[in-house]
Amino acid sequence: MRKKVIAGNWKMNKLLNEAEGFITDVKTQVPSYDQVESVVVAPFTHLHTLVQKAAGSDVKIGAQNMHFEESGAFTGEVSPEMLKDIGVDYVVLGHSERRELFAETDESVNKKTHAAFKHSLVPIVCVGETDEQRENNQANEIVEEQVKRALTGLTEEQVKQVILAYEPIWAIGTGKTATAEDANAMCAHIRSVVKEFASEAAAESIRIQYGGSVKPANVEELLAQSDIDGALVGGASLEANSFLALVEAGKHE
Ligand SMILES: O=C(CO)COP(=O)(O)O
Repeated sequence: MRKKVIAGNWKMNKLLNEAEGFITDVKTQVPSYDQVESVVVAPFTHLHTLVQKAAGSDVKIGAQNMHFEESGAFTGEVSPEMLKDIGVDYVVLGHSERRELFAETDESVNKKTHAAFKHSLVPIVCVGETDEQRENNQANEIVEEQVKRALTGLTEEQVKQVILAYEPIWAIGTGKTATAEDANAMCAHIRSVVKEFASEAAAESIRIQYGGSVKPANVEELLAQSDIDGALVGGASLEANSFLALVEAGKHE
């Protein structure tokens, strides 16, 4: 059985003292890491402090982006090695906001995915279609292309460890969630793409999250679907109680 992974993507929110307070509130209450992976994906400026604050607990810390190069003349960028050096475990790559607002491409996402493995970071790779693409019946094809391009050149073992996050762009921050059936249909499609692209074993192991207006009220139905292995949550991950309700829903006995 695939272990569920619930990740709270804070985006550009919270000052450091608020972020520290959040970890204090959740760290003794999250279920054990064996039952569900709980990840807080925070802004760069908070990562070092949060890793220390969460040390010894079952909360893991992730970054929202990184560069693929190890070091050099890349003003304003943060390298994979820098993240690993301070104890970060996960990194979100190719979020639609970065694709749309900061020129992230399938090619850079692929390079970053390779770089994540080089530095033992778990990549959470985001894919998803726009409203218009869904209207035009292109959603499957668009997502398939994003998945294949992100995974290009990885070994089968690496593919198994990737976390893919299916986030339809029209559902992000809009309160419009995909129905559990539609979300599951796309996650199942992604799994079949991975099977064809890598192997059946990789498709069975890879975790596929759904993201887009997930909240405590709808998370259980989403997580009950056969091909949804977790959630990547924005707005509803900002409050400790709400985050705890989300991870509780991902717990297996
Ligand atoms: O983009 C998201 C998570 O990465 C989803 O955001 P919301 O949960 O606020 O819709």
